[in-house]
Amino acid sequence: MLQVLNISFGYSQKTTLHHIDFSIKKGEHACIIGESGCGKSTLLKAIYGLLDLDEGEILWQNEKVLGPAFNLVPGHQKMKYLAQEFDLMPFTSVKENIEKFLSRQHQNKNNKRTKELLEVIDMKAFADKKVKLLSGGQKQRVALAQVLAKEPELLLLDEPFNFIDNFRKNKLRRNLFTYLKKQKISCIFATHDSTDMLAFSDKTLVMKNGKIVAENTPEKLYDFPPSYYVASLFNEVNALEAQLFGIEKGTVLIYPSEIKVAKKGLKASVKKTYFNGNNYFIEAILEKNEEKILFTHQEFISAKPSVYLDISKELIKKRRV
Ligand SMILES: Nc1ncnc2c1ncn2[C@@H]1O[C@H](COP(=O)(O)OP(=O)(O)OP(=O)(O)O)[C@@H](O)[C@H]1O
Repeated sequence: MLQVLNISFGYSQKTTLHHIDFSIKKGEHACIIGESGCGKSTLLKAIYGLLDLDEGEILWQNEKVLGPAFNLVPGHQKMKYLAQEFDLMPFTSVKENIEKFLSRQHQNKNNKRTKELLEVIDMKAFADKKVKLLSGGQKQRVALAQVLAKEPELLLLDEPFNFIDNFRKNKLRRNLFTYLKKQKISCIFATHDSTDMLAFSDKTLVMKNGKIVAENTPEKLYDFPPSYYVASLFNEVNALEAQLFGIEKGTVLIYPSEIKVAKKGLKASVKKTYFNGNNYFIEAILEKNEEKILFTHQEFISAKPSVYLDISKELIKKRRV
């Protein structure tokens, strides 16, 4: 349904997107993740038709998406794009801000749709409140309802939860992605936050310096990260010398939660222990190569000469890069 075919784009001389190639099926949710400045927003803008590409093409239902040089009205009709900055009508109510974006239809149907969207963004209680009186996170939720109002076939969201606190974010993400699946709306969203990607994307595109460096389901990327960069997007990760495990070359990527304190294993001295809620996060130094190692443990460990750390053989085998 959406095909991004080997596209490249630069704002000036410098190329920002390099030979990007992927596709999205109807109802599929894809996440674009990567460090700041890697080109996530630029890719979303290109898909929406806001940029004239230097190379390649984008097809929506097998028809070419035209850039501004060939299209007077910016943005593809069947898509909706929510940028990082959003523009609401401050002096009207939340309800009116949403209704303005509904297609002209029967008043009863409009009322039902507005109610449904207020539920998705969890703002029923704020329906009559003026937008200028809302917090940044509440405004972001109204902006989300606006892009949903027009029933797009493809939704493009740029950091859609960045103003929303963690408490509300969890519920909002569940509501939003359940609604999108129910309506079979495809979605591509850009984020820095791995928790957005883990639970809510069918596939993840990892970007670095304008290129897609990995593409897979979040589970596969977490379990078999192809590089330190990919693993580090999920969590802090140890890049351990393969030689520590008797392997001649390479690095082994191990998440702190995968290391167990045991009776034997890699000898390390604990430097610092941080309380982490349901466990402790511990920094230690490996005796063998004097490198830092991070692990989690159920109990507090005081700084002391040595603990033994065990990492399973299967993990070592599958995490070698
Ligand atoms: N309008 C523009 N003109 C010139 N350069 C731009 C423009 N917009 C973005 N860039 C540059 O293109 C590169 C990619 O920017 P982009 O906003 O796509 O990255 P991003 O991954 O979305 O970053 P962030 O996560 O910080 O939003 C950056 O080097 C940025 O400075």
